Amino acid sequence: MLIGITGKSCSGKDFLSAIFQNQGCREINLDAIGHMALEHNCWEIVQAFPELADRSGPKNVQKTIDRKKLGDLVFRNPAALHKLEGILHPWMRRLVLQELESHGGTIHIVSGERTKHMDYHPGHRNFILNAAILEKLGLLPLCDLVLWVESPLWLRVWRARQREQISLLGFLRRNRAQRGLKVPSQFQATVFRIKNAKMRREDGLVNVIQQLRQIPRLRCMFESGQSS
Ligand SMILES: CC(C)(COP(=O)(O)OP(=O)(O)OC[C@H]1O[C@@H](n2cnc3c(N)ncnc32)[C@H](O)[C@@H]1O)[C@@H](O)C(=O)NCCC(=O)NCCS
Ligand SMILES: Nc1ncnc2c1ncn2[C@@H]1O[C@H](COP(=O)(O)OP(=O)(O)OP(=O)(O)O)[C@@H](O)[C@H]1O
Repeated sequence: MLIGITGKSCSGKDFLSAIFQNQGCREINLDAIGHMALEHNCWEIVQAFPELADRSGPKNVQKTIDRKKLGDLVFRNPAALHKLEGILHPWMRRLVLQELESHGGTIHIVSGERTKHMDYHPGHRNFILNAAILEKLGLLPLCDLVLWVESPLWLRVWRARQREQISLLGFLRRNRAQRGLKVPSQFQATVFRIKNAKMRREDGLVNVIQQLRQIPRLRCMFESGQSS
């Protein structure tokens, strides 16, 4: 089974994914793949965003991208984010599909669109696809089940500031860049909303696992009541 986990920044996707990994699932993390994509497409990105170029001159071609600087640039400018995504997303999507296929998944292509039906051989592990932009990347149809994680804005701000010392304005800019993210309306029967609104980790775990147990296809994974 392929389980998609999606939602806005600091809603708790990684938190939820860790619960599944603790049950033996394997994670494909799109944030991490995005960082790999930046390294692989470094030259093209420096060309597309001359603002990132090293002031010491064009001969010193950067081997890595300053992600904070790039994030600051694209989260305040939708056109710049669109340009970045145009470079990275095809590469990221390809990598995810290769990864799934290398683990026994068969992706059926129907009228030019990659669609549902990941066939795994018996005994194969369950997979987690952890991505804020699951829908935007066109990966939603591959998932057997999608979990939309949600938390109130104030709590997401608080978590972000605890996690990465981001400024309030910086987080609000990132949040604005994610305003198009919403509970996927496609494939409604397989999309479930998970509320992750507790402040304390222990309370959050109990509460989230309770909600996961209500989902028929996940019940057996969580019925014994273990937590991470
Ligand atoms: C903008 C970049 C340079 C910022 O890097 P940085 O290390 O500072 O932040 P990080 O990658 O941890 O992301 C921070 C938050 O922004 C969100 N985010 C990142 N890219 C996007 C995007 N294209 N659209 C919406 N949200 C995004 C992430 O999901 C996360 O919640 C980097 O995120 C990037 O290259 N993004 C484009 C690739 C992408 O779409 N990745 C998201 C995969 S879910
Ligand atoms: N229920 C919870 N209780 C306590 N802490 C939590 C809870 N959920 C998430 N957190 C913490 O909040 C922070 C953000 O959560 P997490 O990294 O899971 O969000 P995310 O949706 O993956 O964010 P991003 O998309 O920005 O990477 C983390 O430090 C995480 O440990």
